[in-house]
Amino acid sequence: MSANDSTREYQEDIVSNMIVKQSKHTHYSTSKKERFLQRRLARLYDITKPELCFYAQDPSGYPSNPPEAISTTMKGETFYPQVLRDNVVDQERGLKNKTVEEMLGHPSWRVQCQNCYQSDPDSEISCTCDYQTWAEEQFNFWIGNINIQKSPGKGFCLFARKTIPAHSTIGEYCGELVNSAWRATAKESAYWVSTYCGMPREDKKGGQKLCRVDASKKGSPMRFMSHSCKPNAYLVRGRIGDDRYVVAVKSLEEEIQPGQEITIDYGKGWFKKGEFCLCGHAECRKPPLEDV
Ligand SMILES: C[S@@+](CC[C@H](N)C(=O)[O-])C[C@H]1O[C@@H](n2cnc3c(N)ncnc32)[C@H](O)[C@@H]1O
Repeated sequence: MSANDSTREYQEDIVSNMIVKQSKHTHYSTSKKERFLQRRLARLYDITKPELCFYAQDPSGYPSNPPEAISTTMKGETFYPQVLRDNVVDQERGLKNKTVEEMLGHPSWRVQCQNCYQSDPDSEISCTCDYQTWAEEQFNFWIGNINIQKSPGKGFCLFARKTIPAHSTIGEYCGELVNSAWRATAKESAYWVSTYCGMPREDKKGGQKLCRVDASKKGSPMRFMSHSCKPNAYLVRGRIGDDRYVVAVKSLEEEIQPGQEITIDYGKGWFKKGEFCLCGHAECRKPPLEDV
C-alpha cells in the first residue's frame, strides 16, 4: 500500500467516525462539544500519518464533513500544504547534507529561550528546555485554541477559537529550511521567514548565518497568518534550550478574543504596486480604495 493509499483510508475512516459521533452527540454542552471537537481535530492531525494536509474549519472549529484539504496554487500548480510539527531541511535548496539539528543547532545565548525566557547576554546558556516537548505543546495549543478559516479576498487565515492571553506564545513558524541565498519566486517568498543557523560567530558579535523557513509547501498552521497594519501578534527569533533556534509567534499587549483573526505586520514594502491590503483597519497603509 502506498503512503497515499493509507492516508486516504485513514481519512475515510475519520469521516465515517465523524458522521456516527456527530449524530450521537448533538445534545452536548459547550465544554463537552469542545472536548469532542479537540478529539476530532487531534485525530485529523495525527502527524504520524503520511502526507497529512491542513483542513478548512468553520467558526466553531469544526472541519467540514467530509474534510476539505486546503490547497495553495503556485505557478499554475496546486500544492496541499503539508502539516509539520518540526522543521525539515530542503536538501536541494538548503545547506546540502545537513540535518535539522545541524542546520538550526548551536544557538547563541544572546537570544531568549522561548520556553523559560532566560536570556543573559553575558553568560553561557544554562537552561535545559527541551525542543520536542515545547513543539508538542505548540501543536496541542493549536488544536485546542486556533481555527483555520477562509476569509474573503485573503484565502485561509488563522482565527482564535478561545481567548489567547497577551504576551503568550501562539505557535512556531515551521517549514522547510532553505539557504538564504536561494532565490524564491514572489509567491513562494510570501511564506518565507528568516532565522539564524549554524555555529555562533563570536567574531561578529554573536551573529549567525541566516537561513529561511519556507512554509509555502510544508509548514505549521502559522503559515496562514495574514498581514494587518494593526496586528495583534508578532514573530520572535529565539531558541529552545541550547540546541535549537525557533521562530515563535507571540501575542502583543492585548489578549486576542475568540473569533478575532490572528495577524502580524508583514512589513512596510510588502504590498507591491497594484496590490492592496484587506486588513480593514482605520490606519491601513494600503487600503483598496487608495487608487480609485
Ligand atoms: C503567508 S500567506 C497567508 C496564507 C494565505 N492566506 C493562504 O491561504 O495560504 C500570505 C498571503 O495571504 C494573503 N493576505 C494576507 N494578508 C493579507 C491582507 N492584509 N490583504 C490581502 N491579502 C492578504 C495574500 O494573498 C498573501 O500573499
